[in-house]
Amino acid sequence: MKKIIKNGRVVTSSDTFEGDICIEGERIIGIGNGFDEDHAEIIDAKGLYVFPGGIDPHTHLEMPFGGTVSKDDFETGTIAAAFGGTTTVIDFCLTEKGEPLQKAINEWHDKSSGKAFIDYGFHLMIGEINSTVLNELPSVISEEGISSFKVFMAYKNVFQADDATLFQTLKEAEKLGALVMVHAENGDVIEYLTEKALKEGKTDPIYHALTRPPELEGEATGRAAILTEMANSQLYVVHVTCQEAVTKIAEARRRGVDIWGETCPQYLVLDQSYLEKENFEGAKYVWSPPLREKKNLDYLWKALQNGELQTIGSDQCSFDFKGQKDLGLGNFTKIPNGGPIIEDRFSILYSEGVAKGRISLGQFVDLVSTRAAKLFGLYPKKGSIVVGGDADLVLFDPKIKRTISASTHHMNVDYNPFEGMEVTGEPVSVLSKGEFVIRDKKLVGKKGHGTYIKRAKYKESLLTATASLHL
Ligand SMILES: NC(=O)NCCC(=O)O
Ligand SMILES: [Zn+2]
Ligand SMILES: [Zn+2]
Repeated sequence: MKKIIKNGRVVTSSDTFEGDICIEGERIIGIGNGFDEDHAEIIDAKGLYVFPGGIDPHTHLEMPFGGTVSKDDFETGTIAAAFGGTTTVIDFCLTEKGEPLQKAINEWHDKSSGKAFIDYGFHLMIGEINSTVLNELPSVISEEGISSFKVFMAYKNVFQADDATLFQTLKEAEKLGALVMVHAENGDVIEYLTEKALKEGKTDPIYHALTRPPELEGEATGRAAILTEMANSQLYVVHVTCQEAVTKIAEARRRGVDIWGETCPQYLVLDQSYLEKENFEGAKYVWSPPLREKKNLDYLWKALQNGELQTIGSDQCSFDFKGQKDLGLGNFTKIPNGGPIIEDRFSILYSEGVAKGRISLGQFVDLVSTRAAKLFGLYPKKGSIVVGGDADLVLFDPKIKRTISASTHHMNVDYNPFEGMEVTGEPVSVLSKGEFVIRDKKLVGKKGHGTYIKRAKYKESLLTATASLHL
């Protein structure tokens, strides 16, 4: 049945207007007004914004990590994402050295197929480069539609790859049309600093931050930018946290390097002092790179305002405080790294960004949806409101005031890092491919409605601006 969303204030990254949206099946078939309402379901969006569905380019659902597995899987994680206004996630498929890439991809299909409530794709981790990997990469793009490769520069002896691997991955990505993503911290020096801290009896959560200083994020970011320049390739730096890293990205962009930067809500609203909370509560805020000193929060907001950072990922990687985070009681290096962010990404950016006058409505949509769609081969199918695009839409009430809490969130974990935070605005209904997933703040979607999305190559996904042209 046709649906018409009427009287809403439609907001895209470039336009804001009063208008109606006509939906047939999974697609938007009309934007404007005066649509024939016969045999149509009318949805009144009066007083609401109609946003494109959020796209979260950075999730770790049901991820084996730190001797345990992240608590939200493709069912609970995508339900929580939908409640929070996100209609597409791109999850990191972790590969194992010596194993075929396809083995990992199949494992990720097995853990997601038939479980998701919203659409999803995969990034592929590259831990080594050898003839086997090189032979597989073309079909990873052409058959699996995976157009982004992740290289970890940290987590020594776990995920970390060496610089030669990063450089070869960049060169292959340029040939194949893939975007390389990095976790940019100097993993070797971090390893040294963590071992030294433990020897000195420094075991509390705060030492997670003190052994991963911003200088080591800035150094790795700068190194990755230079390797990208040498390889004439393209780079996306995930979870940027500090001035040291932003300046390296901005300098490279000014040199014309095709480099993009992502930050996450936790780095915009929480600071390093949270890691000093009593009774091991600081463990709730242990993720990498770590929370930074307060001055970085304003610096990151300025980078979003001036275009030096272009996207917002959640870095969803949730662990219970009791039973998982407490694996690191007495030894901070055993605290599983990550937090439950997927549900609050969209609302925190609206509330702390738009409602507090830091960013415009258009910048907000670009940050939480459109830019990620363009960089990761989803645009214009997703990431905007266009005729022919998927009817992935968020009906958002900007007047609602609420308090974030684990007692009301939908993530499958026993705490929320933003507990008690007052936010303005809330998604009230969310559609994925023309079907309600959330309606009047109730889950009405179906398990398995979300399907795997094959993504276009980098730069083939329409209008991907080169770094030097668009801030
Ligand atoms: N961020 C974090 O601490 N955990 C998830 C894996 C990663 O992104 O480094
Ligand atoms: Zn990371
Ligand atoms: Zn991550």
